[in-house]
Amino acid sequence: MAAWETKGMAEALPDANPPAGDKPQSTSGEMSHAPAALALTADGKTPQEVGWVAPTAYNYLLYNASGKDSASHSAATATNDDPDREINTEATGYQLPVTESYQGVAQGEWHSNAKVYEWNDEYGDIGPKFDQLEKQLFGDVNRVRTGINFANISEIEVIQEGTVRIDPVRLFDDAGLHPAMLENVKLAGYTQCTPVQAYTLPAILKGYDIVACAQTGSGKTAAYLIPTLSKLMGKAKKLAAFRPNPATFEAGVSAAVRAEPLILVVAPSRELATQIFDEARRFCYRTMLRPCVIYGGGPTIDQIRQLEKGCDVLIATPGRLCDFMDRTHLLTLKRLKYIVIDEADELLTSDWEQEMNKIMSGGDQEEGNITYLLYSATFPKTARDIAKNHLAHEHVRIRVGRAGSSHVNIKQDIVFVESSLKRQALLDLLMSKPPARTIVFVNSKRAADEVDDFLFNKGLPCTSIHADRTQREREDAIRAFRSGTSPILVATGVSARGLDIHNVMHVINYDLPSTQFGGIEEYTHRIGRTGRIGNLGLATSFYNDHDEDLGATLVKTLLETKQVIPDFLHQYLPEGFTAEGEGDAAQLKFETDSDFGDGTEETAAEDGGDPGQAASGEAWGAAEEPAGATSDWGVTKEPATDTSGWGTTGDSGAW
Ligand SMILES: Nc1ncnc2c1ncn2[C@@H]1O[C@H](COP(=O)(O)OP(=O)(O)OP(=O)(O)O)[C@@H](O)[C@H]1O
Repeated sequence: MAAWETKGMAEALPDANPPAGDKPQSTSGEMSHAPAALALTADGKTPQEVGWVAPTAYNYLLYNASGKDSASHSAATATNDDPDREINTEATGYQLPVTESYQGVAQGEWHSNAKVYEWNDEYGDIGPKFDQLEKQLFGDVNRVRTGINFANISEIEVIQEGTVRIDPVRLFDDAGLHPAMLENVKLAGYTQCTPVQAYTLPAILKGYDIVACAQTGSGKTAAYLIPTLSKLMGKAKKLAAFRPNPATFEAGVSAAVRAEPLILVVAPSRELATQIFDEARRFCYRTMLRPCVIYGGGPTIDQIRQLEKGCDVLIATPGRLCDFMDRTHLLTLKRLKYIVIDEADELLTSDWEQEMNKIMSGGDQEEGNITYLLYSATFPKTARDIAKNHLAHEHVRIRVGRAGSSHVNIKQDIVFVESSLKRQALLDLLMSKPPARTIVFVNSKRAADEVDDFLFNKGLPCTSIHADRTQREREDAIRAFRSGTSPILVATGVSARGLDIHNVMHVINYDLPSTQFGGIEEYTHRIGRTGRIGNLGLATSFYNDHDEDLGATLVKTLLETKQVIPDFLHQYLPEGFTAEGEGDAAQLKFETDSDFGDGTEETAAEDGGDPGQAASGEAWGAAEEPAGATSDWGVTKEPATDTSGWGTTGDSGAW
């Protein structure tokens, strides 16, 4: 068997769509004799014969040209009844092929122009339904649906830290949501809250600042969007700034307004910002709350056109936001009620210090009026230290599982592959398994281009994304991957954070993220692109001597979810653990544990939930006070001293 050959992968891809006929054979060893052109399996099958769709070439010249006059794509006059918007070719003189669409955004369109519900001042409390728009927002077959292990994500221990305790809510029906929001939650297909939602929903509705750390794919976006939007829905008419009536608005003719959002969501990547915007478009449906997204690389003029129609929920990447904050005639933060920092640990680092400083406290917002909500799947100490400066003294800290832990629904394989053999190993891996949506992570832009070219020339349907690509290319690549036209995406870490894409069955770390590329936190975020919201997934990582700095933490991460430890990593096995992954996971010591507790933490299993229920794998979430609990749930508790490193003394201001 070749060094890179893995075991048990086919079983880990239960939802993959295997080609008709026999399962493809492993091709290790034989591939070097294959013709230079197409990849072939051991029995001579091409990628298409084993079931991969044919690769689609991307016309860089054509699509990049389309970015030159992006204003022509403006949706300034779109209404709720429009059929799928056509690209306006008159102004530019070229015809864009509109092939793939995701939630109503076709290739060739900017995501910032995606259709939102256009409120008419004549509507009552809740606007009428619009079938076309509803179908686009909620009906897309490519949206992520809960998987067979949804119950698993509800079994994870929830720890409350800090000064405040919250009674969790189990069902959205019981959460006291605005009727329009409840309808939208139902249209989205959500009934049961995930743990992070169960705690932070009531906490936000009660008005607390929040720090929440929960595993990848556990519904953090909805955990902050649903309660913030719901809370504002009843008061929108009073709180929201004046805006022109969309029913009569004409771009360039009607008076434009300055955007005065009530909610600001900051996300570190453009891809994540547009994805959050999609979620906001869904949850704002049939209400007057108007979401907008601004991000670098996209056409500023289009984004301005959207803002000047009014904006209540602004989703933004930091750079573009700071840029717009300087243009006070376009945007003011003075009405802000909520600032949400998604992927907070990424944004609360020195890399973003200048921008985040300005956003958190340097705008014209009234600091005392703002609720801060910080969410992430990982939370190293440096980020926690910075976060504490912005939180009110009485805030809610929720941790679902260990901060930075990976999910049991993800099978993690580590295979030894020398650097010079990685391409071949990748090809063999892709050809030997049932075709499935796959993300291949590399550590450099150059590697992304090279691996993409290599796979494409071998007949595999791939696309790639990295920071040197134009925004047009980035949006098209994600759309092609989402729609399945290019089910293999080669990516650098830029796109790791937060991407939520239907049915990603396999994540391959072609390069492991060594410390300089984000280390184990980056690993957790990358593999978390699969196994989301109760679905199963597989993560395969190529390891060699260059990755030794990751060895020890990687082994602990694997042991935490009882993964098999390959022999070349046995040297890192802590005492008391076997190579089969057996051992007491509670004994594993991680850096992120070290200062998390402050002596006031309580776990749902111990105090708030029902341990028996959780252990038996049934649906979790104690909506009622558990029998026998002596708890002070819902009661504010002051710790005598704060030893956590989080701090509870919330001195406001810049870090
Ligand atoms: N209560 C729920 N029931 C069913 N599906 C849900 C629920 N909450 C969220 N989802 C879906 O789960 C998926 C993952 O959610 P989301 O992207 O918010 O995860 P996340 O925790 O932010 O992940 P990451 O840390 O990777 O950013 C989304 O497709 C979302 O629509």
